[in-house]
Amino acid sequence: MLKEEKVQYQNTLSFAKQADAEDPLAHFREKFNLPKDENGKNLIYLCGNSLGLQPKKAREYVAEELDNWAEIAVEGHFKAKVPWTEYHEILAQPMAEIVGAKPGEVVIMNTLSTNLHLMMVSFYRPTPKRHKILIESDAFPSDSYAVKSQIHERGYNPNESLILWKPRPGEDLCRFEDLETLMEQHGEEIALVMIGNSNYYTGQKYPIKEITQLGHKYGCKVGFDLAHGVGNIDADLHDNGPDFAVWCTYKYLNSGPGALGGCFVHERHANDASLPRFTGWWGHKMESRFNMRVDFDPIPGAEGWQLSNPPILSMAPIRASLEIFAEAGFQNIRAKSRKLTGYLEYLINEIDDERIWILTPLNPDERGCQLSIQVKNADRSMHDGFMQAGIICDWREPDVIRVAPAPLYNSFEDVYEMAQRLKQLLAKI
Ligand SMILES: Cc1ncc(COP(=O)(O)O)c(C=O)c1O
Ligand SMILES: Nc1ccccc1C(=O)C[C@H](N)C(=O)O
Repeated sequence: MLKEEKVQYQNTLSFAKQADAEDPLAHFREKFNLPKDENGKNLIYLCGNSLGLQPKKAREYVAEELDNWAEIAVEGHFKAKVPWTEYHEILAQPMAEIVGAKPGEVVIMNTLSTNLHLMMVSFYRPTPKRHKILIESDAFPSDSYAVKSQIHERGYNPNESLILWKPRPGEDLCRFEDLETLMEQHGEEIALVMIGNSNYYTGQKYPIKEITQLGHKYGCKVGFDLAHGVGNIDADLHDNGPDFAVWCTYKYLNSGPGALGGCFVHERHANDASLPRFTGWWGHKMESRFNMRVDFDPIPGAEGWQLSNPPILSMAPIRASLEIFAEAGFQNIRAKSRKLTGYLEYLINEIDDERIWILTPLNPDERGCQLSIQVKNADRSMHDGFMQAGIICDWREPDVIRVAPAPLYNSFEDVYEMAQRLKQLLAKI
């Protein structure tokens, strides 16, 4: 039943259980700690779009570094099993696989908003003729604050220099043809196109390749915030060619609250010494980093944007998470995700209630795993109802439930149960 791309779904528990029995990735659920209620019963966790679950190995890897610190202290930088000076390097390869990049194009460092600022220092170079930034209208607030502050800091006015790509009146999703029109009108004035992908609210995935080509056609730099994309959509960053991308690792990458972020700088910028950047000693070439009294000589590629020596205790859970991704294979994860979210979509449509509709695109190529369900006349109490029923999903004002079945630890049965609870809660409002 699961081997076909066109799955014939059924609205029964037995179908869901059978789909789980045939799911080649089902056993990966065992590698995570599932949250439990006060009676020790597993909760149904559909909130990986906010915070992914803890890989069981995370504790072991964090403990390994605590032991190193206790036992060999400063020697850990060079003599730990994974020397601390090289720790970020063992993360780069598997991370690059997930975002479709070359290892030299990816680095794990800082946090998302910080990395976005660092990238804008390098790739937002406003001039009087070309000083605008284009973002999607309902960008995540942090992205919007970051771009506005950058515009302001460079001496321009966000009211004049920020262009919003909006859905048409009465529509929820942004259309690519409207982006083309905006670029025709303003392309020569735009310094940077910066898009959050997929959108945190609607779950809409935007076409990275097409947006990049469009931006580059008009001479703009193009960057993506993959907070909701990394580990969830095929980003193919190298081939698709954006100038940079940034992301966090605490959502689909299951690396813990506030975990370090990731950053992609396309290979074409790897050795561009003319590119301005904020610098710190960890971006300096390893061979001479400890010579101390030398001028800054950046490591080619994304690593050259590092500032500080990284927090090893925060990197350890990322190591645990990326091992799981490498073992499962990202394409297998995507294949399951399409089926799992497709099943959720099918079950929601089966409810057949005019008060709910799915904001997220119905085409699986235009979304990741999240479905955003708009509920007419509902308020936060609906979300509370889910929590009381043992289902963890999230609510975004004014009226949207976001549900994200994560293919590494969610089952078809989880999705089936979620739809049953939704039906019951709708009966009460
Ligand atoms: C799209 C997007 N951008 C930015 C952020 C903020 O990230 P951070 O707090 O890690 O800087 C988030 C999530 O919190 C997000 O979803
Ligand atoms: N990191 C967090 C800390 C506290 C509360 C929420 C978050 C989120 O990540 C929210 C998420 N970015 C969202 O798309 O809503």
